[in-house]
Amino acid sequence: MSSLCLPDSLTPLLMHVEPLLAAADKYQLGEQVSVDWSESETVDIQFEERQFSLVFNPDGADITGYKVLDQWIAPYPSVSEMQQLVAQKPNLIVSGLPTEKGCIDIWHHNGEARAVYCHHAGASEPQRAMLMVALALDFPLEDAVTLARAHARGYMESHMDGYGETGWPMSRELFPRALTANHPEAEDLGWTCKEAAVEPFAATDPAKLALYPVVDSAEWVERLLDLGVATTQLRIKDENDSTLEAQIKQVIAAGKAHQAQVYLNDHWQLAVEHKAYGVHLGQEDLDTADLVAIQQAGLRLGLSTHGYYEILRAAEFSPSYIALGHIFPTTTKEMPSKPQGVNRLALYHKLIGEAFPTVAIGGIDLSRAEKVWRTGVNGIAVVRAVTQAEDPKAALDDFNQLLVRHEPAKDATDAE
Ligand SMILES: Cc1ncc(COP(=O)(O)OP(=O)(O)O)c(N)n1
Ligand SMILES: Cc1nc(C(=O)O)sc1CCOP(=O)(O)O
Ligand SMILES: [Mg+2]
Repeated sequence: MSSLCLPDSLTPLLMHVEPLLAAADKYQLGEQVSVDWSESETVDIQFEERQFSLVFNPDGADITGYKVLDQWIAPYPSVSEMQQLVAQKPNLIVSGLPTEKGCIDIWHHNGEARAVYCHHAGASEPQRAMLMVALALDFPLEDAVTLARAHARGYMESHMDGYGETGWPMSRELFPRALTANHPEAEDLGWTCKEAAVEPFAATDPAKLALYPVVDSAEWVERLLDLGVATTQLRIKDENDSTLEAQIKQVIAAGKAHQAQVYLNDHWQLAVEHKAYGVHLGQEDLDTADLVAIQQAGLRLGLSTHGYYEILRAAEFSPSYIALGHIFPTTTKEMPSKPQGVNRLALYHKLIGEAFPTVAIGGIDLSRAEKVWRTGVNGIAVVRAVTQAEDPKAALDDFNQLLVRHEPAKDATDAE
């Protein structure tokens, strides 16, 4: 349970806040949020163990909490000026800054500025309402900003032609694009990117994804391939493992012999050198890995994501699949983010649609697999459910029985 306390001046936003909370409730996107009134001029968001505030366009005085600038008077500041400012100010959110062809939202992330960009800003009150609601539902800031823009656009569309989304934004067209080097307007906008632009990655076979065990030795990879697994990943986290390169060569050869999709986690240089089938990288790796070298070598690329913004950012690199995690609590890895749950997973899968194959990961065992599979994801990645199974072969058989796509029942009139 959390509470969202609004100052009197924001009372008109209630007509936007309440339908959004109802939609979040309907799709079970988070804990319940109660709406209250704030004594101060700030929006106060309170969870059991912490609280923070939000203030729109404060004049001068330093406040604790997020400071949102969303009212702009020409001449507008430049994008590069705002990028630098936000990089220095962790609590500053630049919202809907007008640009020549559209608008940009900028926020702070680990010492730098991140942004989403789109051509039509949408309506400002729904945008503010979604920002507050998403934060009160405990979405991370980058997802709250992204959702706010999508909702502002959906609201505007629905009011222009009577269609569109007044509820929770779902369709890809409403969402802004993450601003990366792959965006054709990044340079003209004056946005500085650390990464290089990259062409789309080679395709992976989604039909071979269904069960995707992630294991920590070449011995495990070979054992799984012998048991008929079609996609697997070697994930060795010990940088000092003296057998690393030998194991990598072993799994690449085994994968080729079995015509299987064997991904390597992290070690993209060795993957390129030894011509692996594919590489799996996390979000932080995107800042350092040479994606162009991986793409030009013809390797497939899987990317980890943990929410709306990371999905939009991953999509910009046109990877071979997008992993969505972590769905349930896991003990395999310490996670900085919260478990997403199946309902958010379903929305993420819908957002990605047919654009890229999707893989769900994190805390998935046989008892949870069916619910996850029903969201429509193309693959389910598991560590413990296979490596800690008493009988791994039986575990694979059980998963394989479950992870089958049934064709929709044919109407009798289709028969002839
Ligand atoms: C299929 C799949 N999804 C996600 C991950 C996690 O990758 P990453 O974020 O790089 O974290 P580490 O695995 O390196 O700890 C994965 N490995 N596979
Ligand atoms: C390696 C990994 N990456 C995750 C992510 O969310 O990015 S979750 C995860 C561990 C998954 O292990 P298990 O199936 O044992 O819960
Ligand atoms: Mg990794």
